[in-house]
Amino acid sequence: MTTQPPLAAATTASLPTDNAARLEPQPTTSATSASELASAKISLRAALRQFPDFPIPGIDFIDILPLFADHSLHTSLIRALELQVLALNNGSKPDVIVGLDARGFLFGPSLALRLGAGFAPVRKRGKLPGPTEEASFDKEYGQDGFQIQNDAIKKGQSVLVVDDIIATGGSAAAAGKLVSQLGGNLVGYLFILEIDFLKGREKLNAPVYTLLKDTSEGTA
Ligand SMILES: O=P(O)(O)OC[C@H]1O[C@H](OP(=O)(O)OP(=O)(O)O)[C@H](O)[C@@H]1O
Ligand SMILES: Nc1ncnc2[nH]cnc12
Ligand SMILES: [Mg+2]
Repeated sequence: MTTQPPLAAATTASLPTDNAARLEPQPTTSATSASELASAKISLRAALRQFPDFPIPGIDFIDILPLFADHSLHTSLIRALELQVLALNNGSKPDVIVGLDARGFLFGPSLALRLGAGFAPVRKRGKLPGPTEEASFDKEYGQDGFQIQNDAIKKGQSVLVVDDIIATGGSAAAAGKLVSQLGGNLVGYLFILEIDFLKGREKLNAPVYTLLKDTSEGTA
């Protein structure tokens, strides 16, 4: 993991003074959104933890769970993801967010609610009832299999795949394949963190967006 950049002063927007205004979504200019996003990224990065040799020797495991333990960080995370999506495709929103079992379930539904999108889970093999599509894949520390229910996505719906981390890209590529098998229009992938040296994005055939990058070289 790279050295953390120094903390920047958080941006403060002036607060609305009446209750009605407080309940409405507050309009933001792209400049204030960019500044809010940059500020959130600094706090989010600072909260990540690293555990060497987990779950197997040689893997530097990056733990994203502190982002959910603290209410303020959790709020910043969901807002940063929302801002990242709104910055794509001139603000057009996907019809469906597809989240990957298990850590993609921690924030995929919250993001879908914010965006007014549906949420569909891609689950590890053997967890979903009814007709499903299946794909096997290799990931940084093993092999696995994903499934999606056949009616989770309607033909032509725009789909954004979200997950916590992209390492080798095996998990995300398998999920993208399932979306395409159902006739979904895969508009991109969104991750909290990309482990750069593993070059996972090269396996993906739609635009890749990440809030944070781990640019350390790794030991493998
Ligand atoms: O890019 P890759 O090499 O495929 O690795 C990334 C995937 O590995 C982890 O999931 P994992 O299945 O290990 O655990 P989880 O069930 O806790 O999400 C992580 O949450 C990503 O989904
Ligand atoms: N190094 C890593 N840390 C956390 N989750 C991962 N998933 C795949 N590689 C990972
Ligand atoms: Mg996962």
